Amino acid sequence: MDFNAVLVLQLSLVVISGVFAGASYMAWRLFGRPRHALVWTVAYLLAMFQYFVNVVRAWFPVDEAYWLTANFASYVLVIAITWGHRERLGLETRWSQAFVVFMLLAVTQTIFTLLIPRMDLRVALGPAFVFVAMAHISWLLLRHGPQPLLPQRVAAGVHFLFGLAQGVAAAIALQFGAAPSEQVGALYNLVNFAFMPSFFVAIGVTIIFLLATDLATRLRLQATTDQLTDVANRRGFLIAAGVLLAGAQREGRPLTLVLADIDFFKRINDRYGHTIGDHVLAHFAETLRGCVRQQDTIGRIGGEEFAVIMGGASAVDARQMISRIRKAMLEQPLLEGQQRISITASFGIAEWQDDGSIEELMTRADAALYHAKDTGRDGFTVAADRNLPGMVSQP
Ligand SMILES: Nc1nc2c(ncn2[C@@H]2O[C@H](COP(=O)(O)OP(=O)(O)OP(=O)(O)O)[C@@H](O)[C@H]2O)c(=O)[nH]1
Repeated sequence: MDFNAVLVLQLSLVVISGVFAGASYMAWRLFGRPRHALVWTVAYLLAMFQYFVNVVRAWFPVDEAYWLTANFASYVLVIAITWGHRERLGLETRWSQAFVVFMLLAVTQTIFTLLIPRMDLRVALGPAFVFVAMAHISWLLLRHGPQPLLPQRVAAGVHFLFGLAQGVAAAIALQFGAAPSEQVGALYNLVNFAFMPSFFVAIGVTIIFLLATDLATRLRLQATTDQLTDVANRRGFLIAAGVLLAGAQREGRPLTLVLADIDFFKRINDRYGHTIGDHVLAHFAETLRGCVRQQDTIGRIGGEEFAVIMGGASAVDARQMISRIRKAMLEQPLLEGQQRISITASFGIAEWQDDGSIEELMTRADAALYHAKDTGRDGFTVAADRNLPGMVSQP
């Protein structure tokens, strides 16, 4: 590769870095300002700077000045990329840690460039650090996060391959000695120029893809969550219930639906106002959350109507859960200033039966709930077997 080809490559990397800086910045502006998007914007601006320094190498009065500037910029860039990943995964990173890593690299690089000039070590240090940083990022992407989503796994693979290519480049650089032979130099250039630009682009794409996937996940969660109580909304609840029903059908396990409706909620609104009414709903959801098992799903399926779907649980388990809820409602009423706002609720239980749909389960639980309301509230009713006459059986 002659000088001009290298120059053109470096120039195109300046432009590519600019594109990724712009894309990360737009993701920051448009996707709810996640901090890691801003960190990645800074990282790609640094990448622009680093590749620009490569383009104007001839402008430096001494080559050592170019070498140190380009390397220092690349260390900060790699630290920023790593920082962005850690931030995205909710892992704490301290400025002091990043600073110590940078200083160690900068001092080592300065020693092997100026004080004890060693061609092999000064060239190998940068790629070796990239290898370690990329392996760290891949490991983080596979180990952390809400769930190892496909884009996260792909990003882990791309970062690892980039790191691997850099690790090979570092190993080749270590064979340089005082000055690389023509063969070793050519091999180094091949690894560096064949893999580095393509993987650099691939990493940028996966980063933008991670930002977009995070947004999609957040929007999906928002679309299925009730803002007031933070439990699933009707839509989210029906999706979760459908998944549990499919599991129950597959494995022949029981499945039970409980509907819960706060008694005389209109009076709460009329007496204390709509805002306190909202607090009561949120408090009731919190009470439910404290009484269900981890695998159960709670949903707010109407104004003051909630539902709990319990996979692997029978009507007997549901009754026990309802006793826990009623006990908690009694013992932990909502406190609004000096006021204790006590509420009661009525419950309808329906156990899933072979071939029944979610709609049918809802209808049976609803009938049981209305029976509980009709017979005095503050209690529960179990829906009758669907093959028996009558809608409900007494508790
Ligand atoms: N504060 C508040 N009130 C709501 C919300 N959604 C529905 N409501 C109110 O909930 C009340 C429900 O009243 P009703 O359906 O008559 O039921 P109820 O008063 O609980 O009586 P029973 O269910 O028969 O015990 C209505 O006054 C609605 O305005 C909400 O998001 N916030």
